[in-house]
Amino acid sequence: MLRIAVPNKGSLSGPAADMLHEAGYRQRRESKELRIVDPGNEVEFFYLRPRDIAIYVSSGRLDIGITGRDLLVDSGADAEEILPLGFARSTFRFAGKPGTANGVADLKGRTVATSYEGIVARHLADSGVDASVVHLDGAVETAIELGVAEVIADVVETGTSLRNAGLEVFGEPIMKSEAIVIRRTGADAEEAAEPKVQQFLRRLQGVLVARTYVMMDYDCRVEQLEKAVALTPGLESPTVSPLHNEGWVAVRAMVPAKDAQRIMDDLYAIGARAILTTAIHACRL
Ligand SMILES: Nc1ncnc2c1ncn2[C@@H]1O[C@H](COP(=O)(O)OP(=O)(O)OP(=O)(O)O)[C@@H](O)[C@H]1O
Ligand SMILES: O=P(O)(O)OC[C@H]1O[C@H](OP(=O)(O)OP(=O)(O)O)[C@H](O)[C@@H]1O
Ligand SMILES: [Mg+2]
Repeated sequence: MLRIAVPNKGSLSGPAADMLHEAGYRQRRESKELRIVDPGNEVEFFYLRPRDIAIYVSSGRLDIGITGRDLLVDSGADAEEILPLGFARSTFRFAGKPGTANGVADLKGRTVATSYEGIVARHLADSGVDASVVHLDGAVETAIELGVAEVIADVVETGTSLRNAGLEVFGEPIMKSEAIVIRRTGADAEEAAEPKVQQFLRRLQGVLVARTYVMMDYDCRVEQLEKAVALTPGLESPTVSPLHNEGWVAVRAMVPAKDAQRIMDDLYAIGARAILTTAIHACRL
């Protein structure tokens, strides 16, 4: 049975459960459930604090886990990223009252509050800056107003939390994060779990593709085929089938969902007709 760690709370937990459900896995019904077995897929899910997931996975007791890239780096655990999942996207940044600092070099001798002590301490050390780090569990934006620190380092998505606290980011982003699948560093590809791990990854990749691509079908004249195919190259190569009407072909290709309307306009302009797009519910590439 494949043993997988899934976030039980916070920004990662809802989207992770949605993705696993879309990939055909059974998910818990109650937020209090801490583990469930999906016997049909021979998988057991452990619902753990996002911060702890890299530690469990690096211990080898769990085969893989879903966590945030920033949480993995912060933990310093012996685990590696094997698949980015495209949700819980954020940047990790320094912030302070306007005019506090322009970059990491200005932080010498100052105090930085953060929930991500590992990332911040390493970044300061790599930058050769000697500053103090105060660990707080969350809501770090308030630390400046309350005089616990002059600077914070925190997750920023929309920037609303910073604005509400009268703070501004400064310096280069320290890192970019998103949800990721992790496994133990150097996990042996010969391990018994390997085929199941690969199957799990293919399922999640299938969900990512189904979310970002649509299927496009259209008819076009043979003389326009090369131009049309240039607009819809597909992932490998489009399917082209003859039509009963001589001189016409039907084309089928996957296209990025965000470009679908523009591609339909461009196909129409070169004479393609009966242009349809349909959602992809699941796929294996
Ligand atoms: N507002 C946000 N938008 C996008 N991603 C976020 C946001 N807040 C946190 N994250 C990301 O979610 C992951 C999990 O962070 P964390 O466990 O702190 O979740 P949380 O939503 O802050 O919940 P809590 O602090 O209540 O546990 C991290 O990788 C972080 O980058
Ligand atoms: O840029 P924004 O869109 O405002 O998002 C960023 C905020 O979201 C997270 O906080 P969360 O709500 O998880 O609270 P926490 O600080 O207690 O973790 C993060 O720590 C920031 O405070
Ligand atoms: Mg948080």
